[in-house]
Amino acid sequence: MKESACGSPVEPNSFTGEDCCEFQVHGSVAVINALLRVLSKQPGLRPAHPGEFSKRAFFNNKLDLTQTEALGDLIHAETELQRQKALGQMKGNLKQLYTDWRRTIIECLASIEAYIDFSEDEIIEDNILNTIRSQVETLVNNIEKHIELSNKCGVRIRSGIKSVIIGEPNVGKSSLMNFLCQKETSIVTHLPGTTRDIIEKHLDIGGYPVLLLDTAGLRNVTSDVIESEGIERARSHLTESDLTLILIAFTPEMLAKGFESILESYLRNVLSLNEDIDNLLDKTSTRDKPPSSSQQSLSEKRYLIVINKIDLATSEQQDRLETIVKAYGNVEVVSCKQGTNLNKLLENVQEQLILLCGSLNTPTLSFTQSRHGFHLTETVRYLRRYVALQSTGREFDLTVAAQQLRFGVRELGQITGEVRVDEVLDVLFSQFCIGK
Ligand SMILES: Nc1nc2c(ncn2[C@@H]2O[C@H](COP(=O)(O)OP(=O)(O)OP(=O)(O)O)[C@@H](O)[C@H]2O)c(=O)[nH]1
Ligand SMILES: [Mg+2]
Repeated sequence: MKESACGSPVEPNSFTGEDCCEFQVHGSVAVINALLRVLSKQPGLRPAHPGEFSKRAFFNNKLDLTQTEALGDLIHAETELQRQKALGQMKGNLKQLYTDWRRTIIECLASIEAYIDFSEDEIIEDNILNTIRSQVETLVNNIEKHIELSNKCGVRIRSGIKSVIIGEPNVGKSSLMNFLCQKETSIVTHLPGTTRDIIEKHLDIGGYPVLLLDTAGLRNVTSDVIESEGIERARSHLTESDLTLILIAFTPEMLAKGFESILESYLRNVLSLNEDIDNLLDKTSTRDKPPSSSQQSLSEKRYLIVINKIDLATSEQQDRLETIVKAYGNVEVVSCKQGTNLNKLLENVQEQLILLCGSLNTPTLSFTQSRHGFHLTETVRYLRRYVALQSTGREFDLTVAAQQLRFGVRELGQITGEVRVDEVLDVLFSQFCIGK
């Protein structure tokens, strides 16, 4: 096998990096079985283990661990965003980032070695230790931002953006659920308190993976034990919701008493939401400008307020309400019963998803595996320890401090597989199906 300048093999150019032979046969079960029967009689031939091809590719330096994990994500991708994210990672975008960070620490270590060996000969610049410290601090900052972004976005992309529909009983939550699912997922009746348990559905909304939850209507007083358990569950899911769809039915008081004051009292008294209404209402209407795709400005949580049953308003009331809500980027006026403005609502849901996860065209550079988060957090811990030791003053032991950087290098290497940990490899490759 030939090797490239950096030591990685360039031939054979197969997926595994090994010589291989491929059979293209007719697809009938009988033909395939006959072929397998013949092959299994050949000495030294056996069926591949689960993940064996990927494992061989990894050991032949065709893939690093982040790329192998991306291959697993690609196999399981259900939405366009998941597919694009996995493809980017397979092409090595995370590998490059972590390799660059690792190299920065190794360079700092090399400078420390030089300082220890030559500082007395005064051929080393005086401020070299300060330069190293500021490089390490910058790295800590970058890794922390990456962890924060990934916690917000990467994990959402992998497991689905959690979107909870909440509101009083009978406002039309299940009707909205059924519209978004495009099927009769939840039971709808005229009786308040129809939905009691959580109804969950995985959806692909415009390429974004969404876990949509219909909940029991929230009310403060109920003598029904089952309903009050449902309300408890709804409230507990609400705390974990990324995109909350707050449903409220149209009432003429919205116009008479003012939309914001009615909404505020609904949030406080019915939903017991402690969110400040000024934070919750998006007054920089997203309709006027394209949503931001900047990676740093991704939201923690989003709210979309849906005023339902607008068919019960007169046309004059409808016009007035629609004029009022134009000032807000996250309020929609709809009728689930008559289908009014539901497509507009769907567009707004997609805008909220972009604000949560970034745009489809520029997927964020974030990790989706909690394993990466663990090693990156450990890396930050060691780098911070280095900075703390150096900050203690002139007496600090540079050899001990440098050891922290070495630990940091090791942690980063565990993400890409530079430092091979057999347990991690076994778990990883066993998740692939036979022969992948
Ligand atoms: N007029 C009108 N009625 C609607 C609209 N949307 C839903 N409804 C009706 O309102 C009633 C309650 O609808 P659901 O979707 O079950 O309401 P819900 O919020 O899920 O109710 P609970 O599960 O009891 O909390 C049903 O009779 C629906 O047909 C609407 O836009 N206009
Ligand atoms: Mg319901």
